[in-house]
Amino acid sequence: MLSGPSGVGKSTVVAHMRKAHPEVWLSVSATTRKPRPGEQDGVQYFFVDDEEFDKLIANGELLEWAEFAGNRYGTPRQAVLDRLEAGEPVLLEIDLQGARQVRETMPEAQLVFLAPPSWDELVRRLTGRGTESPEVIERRLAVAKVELAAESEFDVTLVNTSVEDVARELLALLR
Ligand SMILES: Nc1ncnc2c1ncn2[C@@H]1O[C@H](COP(=O)(O)OP(=O)(O)OP(=O)(O)O)[C@@H](O)[C@H]1O
Ligand SMILES: Nc1nc2c(ncn2[C@@H]2O[C@H](COP(=O)(O)O)[C@@H](O)[C@H]2O)c(=O)[nH]1
Repeated sequence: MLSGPSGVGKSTVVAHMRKAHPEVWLSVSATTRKPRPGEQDGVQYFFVDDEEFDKLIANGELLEWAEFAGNRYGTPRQAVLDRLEAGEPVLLEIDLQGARQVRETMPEAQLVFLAPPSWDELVRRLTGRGTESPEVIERRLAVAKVELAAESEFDVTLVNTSVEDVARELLALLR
């Protein structure tokens, strides 16, 4: 399970790793967030409205879910269980609240925290991505402070200085 503050580079590292190792399975979450330019339904996320998300919760279809900076995100349960049953490694990219829930329900899961080289670099990356308004960036940075303070709850910390290095380290942890 990979967590870390918004903008630290989780998706970038995972995409880099999966480009070289497409066999690594990544759970596709459901979210009420609107797609960013270039994001496709069923690829980065299953984009759903509030009503659909309510149904996923009510039907017990989510392994975990959380509200993050104004939107809801959740991990579809069945796809994860299918992979685990087949003995395949499972990679979740989720926030701190979700990681805490999975730790409770699946204590054997390995929790990896992706940390930025510095606070200023995190701000630079989140701002430089150019996908969020200044208000949303402020909101995400406020959450980032809470997430950074929880680093000790994780089994391993990787510092995202080099995408290549972290992708290699993450792959080694999955294997
Ligand atoms: N090691 C790195 N050095 C410099 N820039 C990086 C590095 N890793 C990622 N980035 C850049 O930082 C920005 C944020 O990366 P990314 O979207 O992968 O973050 P994230 O952790 O998945 O964020 P979120 O939780 O908001 O989805 C992107 O513009 C990406 O290109
Ligand atoms: N608890 C969960 N958190 C999730 C899930 N999918 C993604 N996320 C986390 O949400 C934030 C914001 O993501 P963004 O794509 O809007 O930038 C980030 O920390 C993700 O890791 C999930 O299924 N459950």
